[in-house]
Amino acid sequence: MPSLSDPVNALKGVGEKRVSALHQLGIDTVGDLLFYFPFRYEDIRTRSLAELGDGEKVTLKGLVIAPPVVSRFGRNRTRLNVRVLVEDLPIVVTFFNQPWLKDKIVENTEVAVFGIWNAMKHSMTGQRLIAQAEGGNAGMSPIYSVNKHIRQRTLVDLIEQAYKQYAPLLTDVVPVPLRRHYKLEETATIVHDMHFPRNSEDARAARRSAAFRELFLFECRMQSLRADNNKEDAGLALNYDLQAMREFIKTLPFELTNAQKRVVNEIVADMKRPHHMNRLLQGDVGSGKTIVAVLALFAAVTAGYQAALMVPTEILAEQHYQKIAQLLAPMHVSVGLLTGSLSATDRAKTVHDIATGRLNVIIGTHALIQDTVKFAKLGLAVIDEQHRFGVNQRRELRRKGLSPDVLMMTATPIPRTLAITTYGEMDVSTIDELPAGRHPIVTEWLKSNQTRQVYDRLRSELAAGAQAYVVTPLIAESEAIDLRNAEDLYEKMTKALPQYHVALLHGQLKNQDKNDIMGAFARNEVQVLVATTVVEVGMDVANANLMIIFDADRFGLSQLHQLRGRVGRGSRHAYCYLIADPKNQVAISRMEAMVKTTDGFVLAEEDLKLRGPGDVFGDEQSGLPSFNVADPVGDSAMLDVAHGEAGAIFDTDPQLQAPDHQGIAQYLAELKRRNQYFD
Ligand SMILES: Nc1ncnc2c1ncn2[C@@H]1O[C@H](COP(=O)(O)OP(=O)(O)OP(=O)(O)O)[C@@H](O)[C@H]1O
Repeated sequence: MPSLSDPVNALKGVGEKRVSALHQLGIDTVGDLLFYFPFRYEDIRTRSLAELGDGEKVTLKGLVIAPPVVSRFGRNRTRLNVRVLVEDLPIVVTFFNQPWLKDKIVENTEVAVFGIWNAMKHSMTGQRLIAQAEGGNAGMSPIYSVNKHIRQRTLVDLIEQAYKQYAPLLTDVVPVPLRRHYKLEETATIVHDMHFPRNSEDARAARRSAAFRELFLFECRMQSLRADNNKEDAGLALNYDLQAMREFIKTLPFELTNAQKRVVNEIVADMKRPHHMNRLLQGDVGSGKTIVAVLALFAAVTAGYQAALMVPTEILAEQHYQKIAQLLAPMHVSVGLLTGSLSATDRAKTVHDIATGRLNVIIGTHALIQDTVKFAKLGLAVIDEQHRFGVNQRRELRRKGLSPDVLMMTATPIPRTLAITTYGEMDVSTIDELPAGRHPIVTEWLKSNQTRQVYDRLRSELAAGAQAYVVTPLIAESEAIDLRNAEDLYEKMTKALPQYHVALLHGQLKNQDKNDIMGAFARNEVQVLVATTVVEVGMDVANANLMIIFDADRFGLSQLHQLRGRVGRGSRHAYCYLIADPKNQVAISRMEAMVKTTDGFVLAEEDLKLRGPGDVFGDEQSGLPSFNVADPVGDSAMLDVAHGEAGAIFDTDPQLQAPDHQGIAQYLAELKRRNQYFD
């Protein structure tokens, strides 16, 4: 029995090569193919000669008045000429390097040709023949993204073939009441009109329904993942010791902010429940997430479990380790560090201590999720800067233990719309308050010929006993040039400030050297730290109050905000100077946004507007889902609706038993069958 999950080679003309070409486009089944939608359409309505301008792309229709002639030229190149009578005017159409078209063009029949019109010569450079079914005055030709192993035409043919045979099998997933309420098309109509629209209105309507369908299915998957997490028997109930927590809090060097207290309560209450915790902790730079994480780690330990903290870099692991070991020392918690650069003996010992349970808290990089590492009793995994970890790595860590509770931390504030799409399956705790006594960071944007006042400020702050970061960007294409930039700047600073210690920190240093330099800066043995972006994550030196960023227009907004967040972490007045001569409007807007606000959530929204969602986190590991049709930013209103409606369905019918919800149930089952449920 045919089914939409049939592999693509169920179609005629699909052999091994095409299977792999299609696979590269993400198409494995006939269903995938039918839902592989064009990203735009070309207007191929036939037009009359009178209205054509020179060089326009058009479709002309006419009678073939002489047999086509193919001639060769150059090496392996061909030219096909054919004379066509269009509105009583004989014109010559030339196709380059498509000799096979000869058989498709027959004298005394009608053809429709899409190409570029040459008004002077009354001729056309043909790009393709429009099949009569698709052509006539129907007008819209879909354009698909393809790769070099498969041509547009082939894809169109396959889609037509698939549509003819399989269209009756297309079923609906968006429940009827929703479809009615939001005036959405049925799946069969969506698929038809996306591929074969009669006009642009059809195409637009189909796109709207297709986008909703896609967002709705995504939200359903999030709801379902969430429901799985919430199953009573899926997780651990960590019965933490409240008294011990209170004692620990008394030892802290500061009073927790109200926001910190609130999120700690949310987190430990969640840990205590027997379901699987899957929670995101977000807060602006410097809002004090680390201590919240430490309290969660400690809570797990008081419940008799081990707890792990996984961070993206060795430097950060080291820093956290120092700090956390110190904080937990009075509570007699043993803390260990596991990174890739441990010596074999140290590593073996640490791995052993993790396996026997001698270590209560383990801090590390992704060395933590290697196969050789076995935890005695892992109850909680905290993952810092989680967008740098792929989804799979997160799951890997989860599998390490008895399905430990998971707390993710991110310092990149996520605008609400994106939080819904990316972390839809998680609960979110937000620290929305900075510790008391912080002054807003004064931010100024200066042109590169205005640096005098920056140096004046640098001198006066250093004289007052403060420290400074000086950052120059890393431009990935050329590490050598980057390094030279940083070295030049370092020399300049050293000369300009002979009475202070200046140090240079860059990515090519050995980890040990980086650590030493950071340590020296933290102890105020170094006053000026010239650095490439290595300082971006995690540096926490309260005495540093000046951040100078050269070529600031090279950085994205969230990076600039991260960098600026390195200062203003203590009670000194802090300053951030952005030195940049931006050339384009987007870069100018970024500088202006930085000057205008220090609120990371506001900046994140701004960033999204300026750059689009893929760029906010900078790389493909952003963890952001990619949609085929929908655009989480442009369609954010629709996303909100899809989120609400999917939530309502899972609230009222978590088992998806209602007849209207069978489409969703089948969709989820199919994802699980194909192992695509999680990622
Ligand atoms: N309640 C508080 N009162 C005073 N200082 C605090 C408080 N909580 C945290 N701090 C201090 O504020 C600084 C920033 O805290 P922390 O490093 O946890 O921030 P963060 O949220 O992780 O920031 P980032 O993401 O920028 O690294 C640290 O020096 C920390 O000791």
